[in-house]
Amino acid sequence: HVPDRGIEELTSAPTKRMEDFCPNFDSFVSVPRHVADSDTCQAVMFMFDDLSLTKQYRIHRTTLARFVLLARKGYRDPPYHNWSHAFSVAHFTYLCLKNLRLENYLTPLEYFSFLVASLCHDIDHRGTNNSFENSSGSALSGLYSSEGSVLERHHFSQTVCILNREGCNVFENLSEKEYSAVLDIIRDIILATDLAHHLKIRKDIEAMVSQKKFDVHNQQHRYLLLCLLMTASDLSDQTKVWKNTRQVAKLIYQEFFSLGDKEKSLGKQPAEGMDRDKADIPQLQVNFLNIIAAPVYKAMEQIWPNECGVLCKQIERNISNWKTIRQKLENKEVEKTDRTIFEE
Ligand SMILES: COc1ccc(Cl)c(-c2nnc3c(C)nc4ccc(C(=O)NCC(C)C)cc4n23)c1
Ligand SMILES: [Mg+2]
Ligand SMILES: [Zn+2]
Repeated sequence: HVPDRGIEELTSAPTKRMEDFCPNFDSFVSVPRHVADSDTCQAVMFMFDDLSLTKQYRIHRTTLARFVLLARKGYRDPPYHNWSHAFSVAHFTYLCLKNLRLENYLTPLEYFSFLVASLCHDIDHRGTNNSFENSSGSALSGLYSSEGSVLERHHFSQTVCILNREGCNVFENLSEKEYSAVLDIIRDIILATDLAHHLKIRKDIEAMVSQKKFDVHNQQHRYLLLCLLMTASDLSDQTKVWKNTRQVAKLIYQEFFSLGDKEKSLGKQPAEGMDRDKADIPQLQVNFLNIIAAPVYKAMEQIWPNECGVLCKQIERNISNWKTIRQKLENKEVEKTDRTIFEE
């Protein structure tokens, strides 16, 4: 049951101006994790309004409020894969929709689905990963392991459940045909958040963006673009100021090391990146940012050189900061403890 107090507050609250949420709210330099937790649901409703989605799809205020509150309620509270992550991912998607003029690259239904999928893309995440779900023979792996992307299929199924709830369906004014198209788009987008999937298609993405060949009438091109932008949103904490990047890494490794501890307690040897006794965090982060994150924003820069340059520059700064920390640890200037890695 959606907390009624929440709906009352959300629908009757005086709409805040965007600067009230955080400075430069609609610019890539803004940091969504600086938005007060108590303002995040209102900020999400503001994004739908600001992109004219509420008007265009005649979304009833209470329907939008219920949907946002249920999405929020669907998240658990692991260190990283929680509502704060979902909000910051949805915010980056909002920034792309607005600043990259995505109405010129996507169909109207893809444009609308992208924001909804971003908000819901990690619903009911347990702070695990697909290899743990599969190796532990969890209920989710029982359901989905034959198709792969176990967690992502669960996130999608949870999203459909929310949309099927009475008075929560933001797509309620679409035709049957449009609604089924939207579910297919949301499914593709959420399945694309499996990093293994991104690693499979990134050569195709780079081929498409390098020859400046993006063709808006080509369904495969629009699909690859949506996958690229969804991964960009999922990793977008890495394009923000260093303090945010460092704090997020701290949360990610808290989640990874708890999972590693759990694997050890089950008599399994965790991967090095999940093992608190082995992980060299600065080195792991230099690798992740260089090999996986930076190429995502470089691909975007090829399509939108003016708007996305700032993202690539910030990632480079963050990589160099991790290299400096790594150097200090190697020179034994500092002890390798959380304090030295994650504090000033
Ligand atoms: C897009 O889907 C996801 C899912 C889960 C996570 Cl945590 C992330 C994610 N978001 N930010 C980060 C940062 C800063 N570092 C990371 C370091 C390693 C890995 C990881 O999963 N490595 C194993 C894989 C390469 C086989 C993920 C990292 N990550 C993204
Ligand atoms: Mg995910
Ligand atoms: Zn995510």
